[in-house]
Amino acid sequence: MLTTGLEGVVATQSGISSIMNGVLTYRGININELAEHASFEEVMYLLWNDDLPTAQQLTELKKELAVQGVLPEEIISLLKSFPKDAHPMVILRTVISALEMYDSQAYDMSLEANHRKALNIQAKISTVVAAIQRVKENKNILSPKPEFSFSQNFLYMLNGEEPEEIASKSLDTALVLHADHELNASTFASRVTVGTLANIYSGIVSAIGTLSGPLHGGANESVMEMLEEIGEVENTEPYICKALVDKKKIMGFGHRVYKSGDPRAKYLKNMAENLTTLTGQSKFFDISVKIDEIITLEKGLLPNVDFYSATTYHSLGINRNLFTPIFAVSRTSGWTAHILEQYSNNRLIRPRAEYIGPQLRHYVPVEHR
Ligand SMILES: CC(=O)SCCNC(=O)CCNC(=O)[C@H](O)C(C)(C)COP(=O)(O)OP(=O)(O)OC[C@H]1O[C@@H](n2cnc3c(N)ncnc32)[C@H](O)[C@@H]1OP(=O)(O)O
Ligand SMILES: O=C([O-])CC(=O)C(=O)O
Repeated sequence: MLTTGLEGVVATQSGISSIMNGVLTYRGININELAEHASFEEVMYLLWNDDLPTAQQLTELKKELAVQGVLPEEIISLLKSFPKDAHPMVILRTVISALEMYDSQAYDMSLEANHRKALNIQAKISTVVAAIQRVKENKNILSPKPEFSFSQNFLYMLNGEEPEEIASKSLDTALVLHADHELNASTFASRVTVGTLANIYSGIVSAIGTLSGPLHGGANESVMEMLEEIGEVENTEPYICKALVDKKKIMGFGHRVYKSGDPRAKYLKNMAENLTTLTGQSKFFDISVKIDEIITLEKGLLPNVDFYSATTYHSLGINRNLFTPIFAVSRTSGWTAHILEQYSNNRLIRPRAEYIGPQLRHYVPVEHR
């Protein structure tokens, strides 16, 4: 029987991440262990190589990320040429597409070249997202420092100063939590794209476009918009009740696969709470908790990964239109792992559609229409 939105359809086999009985694992390791102990660099290595790195492999990976994180001059000029009000996701999609033209191995489809490109894109996407904000603020574009971790570097390249430990640690955990998620819409899009043997850049561009929608990664920005619209805790109940009466979806709630809660949400809620307590600005966290209570009670829906990531990023001083690009920075590790897996055992992805349109019609010349 046809299910809308391919709900419940198993479309491929994968050894990267799994969601079984509400438990999320990356390469067989429970997300709870990774969120509590792993760095984002360890997670990207795990996703690409099916194992955690040794100390030496980790050191080499960090070094390579910093080297490859430097943007070509042509890309910096391109970044400066965009309209200042363009959305960062649009700029990001365009810049990742352009990067292909400055990669001499873009069309080398060997396993080694594709692994190298995965690392290269992962390194550069962080610099690009930080640079998008810097260009908007007429500030110089910064490159990663070899002595910093990936998340320290992102915040450094964004703000121009060494981040506080709590900030880089929180971002690191958020990156770990967003890194991969089985056959979500953007990952599926990337696998369909590279299933034609299009190259890895095309796969990532498809994925970024797919992530941007508010039913997927774009929800984190929409959550922040909603929190800002609500403005004060006492406005929460009337705002949410009206939205429910108007049959509006409340961003950051519900999930296609998790029906008893997203295992990532509790970490983001804790981080949001800790960060807002530290900054002394708990208003948006308090509104979030109130929304959470109402939606759970009224709809039986639970927060997904996007809900508390909004207050987490906001407390880190990040503009809301960078929330989804940051999701893309993290998910690049998962997208590229899936792309490598797709190439390793590729068959064109081409399902069928059940035709429900009119039949047996005839062409009518334009003068008779
Ligand atoms: C990283 C991520 O992509 S996580 C998801 C991020 N997206 C969001 O947070 C957007 C808000 N949530 C949603 O739109 C949905 O829950 C999705 C897209 C995540 C999952 O969608 P689906 O599995 O297709 O569920 P669907 O949209 O069909 O919803 C089923 C029912 O629950 C309701 N529902 C689902 N989510 C919500 C919500 N957030 N607010 C209000 N009602 C909701 C729907 O209106 C529908 O009700 P109905 O049967 O009376 O028409
Ligand atoms: O799996 C999904 O459908 C959406 C999601 O939570 C993710 O991509 O992290």
